[in-house]
Amino acid sequence: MVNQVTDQDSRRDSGSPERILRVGLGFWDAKALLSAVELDVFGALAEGPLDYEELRARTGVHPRGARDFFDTLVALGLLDREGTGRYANTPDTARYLVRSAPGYVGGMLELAAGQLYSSWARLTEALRTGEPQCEEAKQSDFFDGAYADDHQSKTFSRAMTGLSSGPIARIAERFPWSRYRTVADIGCSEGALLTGVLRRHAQLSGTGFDLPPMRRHFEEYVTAAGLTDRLSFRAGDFFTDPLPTADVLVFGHILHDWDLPTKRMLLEKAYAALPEAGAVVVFESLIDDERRENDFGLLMSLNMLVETRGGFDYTGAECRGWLAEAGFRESRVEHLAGPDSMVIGIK
Ligand SMILES: C[S@@+](CC[C@H](N)C(=O)[O-])C[C@H]1O[C@@H](n2cnc3c(N)ncnc32)[C@H](O)[C@@H]1O
Repeated sequence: MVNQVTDQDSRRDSGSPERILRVGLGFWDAKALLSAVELDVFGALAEGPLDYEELRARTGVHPRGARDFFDTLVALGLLDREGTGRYANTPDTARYLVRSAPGYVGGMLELAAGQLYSSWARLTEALRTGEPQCEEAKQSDFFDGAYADDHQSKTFSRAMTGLSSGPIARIAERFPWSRYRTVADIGCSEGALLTGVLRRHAQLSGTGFDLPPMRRHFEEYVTAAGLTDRLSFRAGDFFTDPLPTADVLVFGHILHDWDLPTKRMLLEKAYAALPEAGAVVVFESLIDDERRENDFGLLMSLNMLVETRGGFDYTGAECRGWLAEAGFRESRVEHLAGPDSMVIGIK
């Protein structure tokens, strides 16, 4: 705790304007990376290093900005440049930002480049009005808009897989799965959580519950993972349908999309769907109880402000309170990875 206080003091009072300017112009770094994802710079380098002209030709970047753009990525630690002047992926960008790589997390950055960046440009307006700034949420339910066509729903589901891959590995490892036989993931997207958990725990079978447009993406993903015999998809709407029954129900990045009455309604439905001693697992970038450390969780909540009509992120203590109100007899919070934590509730 002492170190955190010291860290915060030095962040506030460094004696130089450097940090203030770095945060204020942070969108420069972000946009350089998002454009690199849009132009598939990392994919162009997937087969090996390229010289400047080859990389420029592959990515279609105009000569006026090309050298500065590629060298900015070098300076940001997102590309390497060899002594010969050829550009190459770093080990991290080769692993996480090449679309064909199994560890690809760029789906979230594709979503950021195509949608979040422009919503965030109107954050001030959202703060003044409380209104979302993304077209989808303005017109109707966010997910109706986000799933208007197959390409958009695929981009969104890949984004979710990218965002959730770290916490999923920890949930598969740390939750006491050996006590249970069935699991249902509510708002499962393409099925990254279920495949991650079932790969490690052979006694489990699972159901992915999501809106109908997700069926195709789920079935493709689960087939590629070789788990079709233990995993199935149930199309449904958690506002109007009961939740599937299972020993464990998971809500990953679901509750933060919605307002408080909906959060409570979903936990009540989960309680009704679980057997006695069944468990609910809620995971998100939970805000720390003091609301001063998890900047990612707090920024995620602002992301919900610009992207949804009533969504907001919350602390572990708040979630435990809602679980108790829904009837869960015990609950606990466990940190997962980076900004993510899970809340476990037992019926
Ligand atoms: C933010 S994503 C989270 C995906 C995944 N659980 C994860 O953590 O990566 C929210 C998911 O909820 C699903 N969803 C939204 N509204 C829904 C509804 N009314 N009924 C069922 N699923 C819904 C979306 O399709 C999407 O897959």
